[in-house]
Formats: sequence, structure tokens, C-alpha cells
Amino acid sequence: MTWVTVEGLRVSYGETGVLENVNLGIPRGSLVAVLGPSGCGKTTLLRAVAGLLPASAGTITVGDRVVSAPGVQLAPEKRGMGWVPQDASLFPHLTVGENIGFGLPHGTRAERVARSARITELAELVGLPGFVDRAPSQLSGGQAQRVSLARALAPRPDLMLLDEPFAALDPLLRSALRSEVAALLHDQKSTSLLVTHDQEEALSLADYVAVMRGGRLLQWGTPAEVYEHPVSLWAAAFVGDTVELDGCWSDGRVDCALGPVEAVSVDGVPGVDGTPADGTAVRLMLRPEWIHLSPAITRVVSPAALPASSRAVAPHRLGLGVEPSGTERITATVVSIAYGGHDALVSLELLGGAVIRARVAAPDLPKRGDRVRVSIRRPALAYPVE
Ligand SMILES: Nc1ncnc2c1ncn2[C@@H]1O[C@H](COP(=O)(O)OP(=O)(O)OP(=O)(O)O)[C@@H](O)[C@H]1O
Repeated sequence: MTWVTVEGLRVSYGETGVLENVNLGIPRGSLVAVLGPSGCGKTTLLRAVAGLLPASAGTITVGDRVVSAPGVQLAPEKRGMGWVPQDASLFPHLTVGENIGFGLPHGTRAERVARSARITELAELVGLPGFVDRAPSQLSGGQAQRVSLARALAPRPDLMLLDEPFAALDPLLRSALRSEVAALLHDQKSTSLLVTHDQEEALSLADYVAVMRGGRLLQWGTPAEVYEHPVSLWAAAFVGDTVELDGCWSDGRVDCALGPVEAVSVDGVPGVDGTPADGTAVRLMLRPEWIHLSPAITRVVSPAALPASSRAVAPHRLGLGVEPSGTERITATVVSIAYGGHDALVSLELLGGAVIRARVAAPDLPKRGDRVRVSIRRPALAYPVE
């Protein structure tokens, strides 16, 4: 069920338009990541939803409450939203507990008792039960961010807004804290909107990803939909690594430097009823992990019959599960390997001189200079030539 709806949102700074016709539907209890490059308008979107910026057109609804519409501009504190900023922004003169309880009423005795219980509950929830009397200056960056999260969650908001909440943390802490926070938000059944320019963060945390560019939403989908079926080459390259080759459409395949590669055409490739005409020029896109490498064996010889120095690349070193069937295979030479620990990007020179990159699990790496055969694990995507 859609809980938060943003329709036709336009936001400007003076004469300069920043957001144009933004539409979003956030299902209740889900975490949506808005992913886009610096300056595309992510923070502006979050601020408009929070009520910190007026919209010049469009409607924002939370549940059955219209919080922003022509003639309606509900004040931020009346919107029932929690905000987690990039830098925690704790009140330095208050303790951790007072920070967490900041948005909770405490006029009556019953409210003070409930507030105190909620502070204890949230301090435990974010893993800081012994910290309530500490000053914010005595916290690490990660601990401060947890307090900021607890403060935003305390009044049980209808919508959590998170503005690049992990950007200021070091990479190891960032990845640990973001999984923790995502689990916590799910456990609390929070509906959350997070903005980030980090694709790994968006893909690993979110239930849905909205890709944004130049003040507009380019694509909406689950992380897998956005990664595996990007709407444009720009979106493909922004969301992950790509291998791109020019080619020519021919009956469900694209003839390119990899030979004929099975492909699906993306909207915009000229054709009839979504099917491109044979001979249409296209740009083929694959993810590096869709490329499979196997040893370039040209004749069957028992390995035991060969001296050790001349044995071909051992199949187990090339991540050879079952080789995909039905795909064309082409020979290539390994020209370089960018080692990344868990896996590596292996650059391969094809016969015509084109260089492509394949992602290979690290224990199964070939060596520079090895000859390998290349096959494709799944249909590639064909985009219009830009
Ligand atoms: N107060 C302002 N007055 C005028 N222009 C602004 C103002 N704040 C932001 N902008 C402009 O609006 C555009 C969108 O800014 P915004 O901060 O929303 O982008 P962003 O995607 O969040 O970027 P980043 O990832 O770098 O934080 C940018 O071009 C920015 O220069």
C-alpha cells in the first residue's frame, strides 16, 4: 500500500528550477533510496518533503494527510517526520538521553514517565544503553549517528528522512552501520526515504531505488530491476560497472566484437512494436559479471601427459562452474587485472583489439597473458546509439 505520495513536485530556488515533475509512491514500511550524482536535487527533494522548502507545484501526501499542495504548506513540526542529517547534529548542551527524548512531550508526569521509558528503549535499540548520561562530545562519529537515528525515531514518525546519513563515516564503519540501520528501520516497520550518491549503499539497503538526474526521476524499481534493466546507458553506468560495445541488431542478437550476443532491446531503439529492425545500429551493454571466462583449450590432451610448465590454465582457477550453454564463445587475452580482494576486474583484449572487463571471483583469477574463452551468462541489453 502506498503510504507517501509525491506527485508533480516542482521546487525552485528563486528563478532557478531544481526539481521538475517528480513523482514517487513509497509503500508503507519500505525503505526507498533516492540515488543520484551530486547536485541533482536529492537534498532539495528531502527538504521539500520535510516542509523545509516550499514546493512551487505538486502535492505531497502522507497516509491520508496532504502536507503540501497548492495553498497548503504544513509546518515541518506538524508533518510527523523524523530527520537524520549527514553529520548527526546533536544538541551539544544536552546529554545523549535528552537528545533522544528531544521531540517527546514532557509536560505532565505521565508524559515524563513515558519519555524516560522511550529513551531507555531507544538507547538499547541503537546499541548504546549505557550512554544516556554522556555528552555528545564523548561519542564517536558512529555512536553520534546512532543517537541521531534514535532521536528521529523517538516520536514514532510517519516517515523517516535520512540525508546521506553514513557519508561522514569511514568505509568500514559505514558499511557495518548501514546494514544495522536498515535492519532496525525494517524491525520498527518505519517508512523511510534515504538520499545517497553511493550506488552500493542504495542497492544493498533499499527495497526500492529511485534514480535521479538533473532534478528529474529517471527510474524507479527494486535494486535488481534498476541494476539489471537500467533505462539508459547513463543510468547503467551510474548504478554500476558497464561493458559497452557498438553493434548491429539481428533477430534477437547483436553482432559486435564479442560475436553474436543474445540481447534484449531497451525502449528507444528504433523498431516496430518494440522490436528493432535487423541492421539497426545499437550500443550493447553488459555487466562485467555477466561475462564468463573459461580456459582456451584447443585440443584434448591429458594434463598428466604435459610437463607442469606447459599445462594450460587450470579450470578451477577460472571460476568454472558449469559453463553456460548455447552462447557463442570467443577467445581473448588477459591484459590486466584490477585486484579487489573478493573479486577482480579482468581486462581482456578481443581479437579485433577491443578491450572489455569481466568480474571474476578472486580465488579463480587467470594471469596476465593467459588466453581465455569468453561466453555470456545472460542476455545483454541493447540501447539506442546516443
Ligand atoms: N539555497 C540554495 N540556493 C540556490 N541554489 C541551491 C541552493 N541549495 C542548492 N542549490 C542548487 O540546487 C541544486 C540541487 O542541490 P541539492 O543540494 O539538492 O543536490 P544534491 O543532489 O543533494 O547534491 P549533493 O549530493 O552534493 O548533496 C544544485 O545545483 C545546487 O547548487
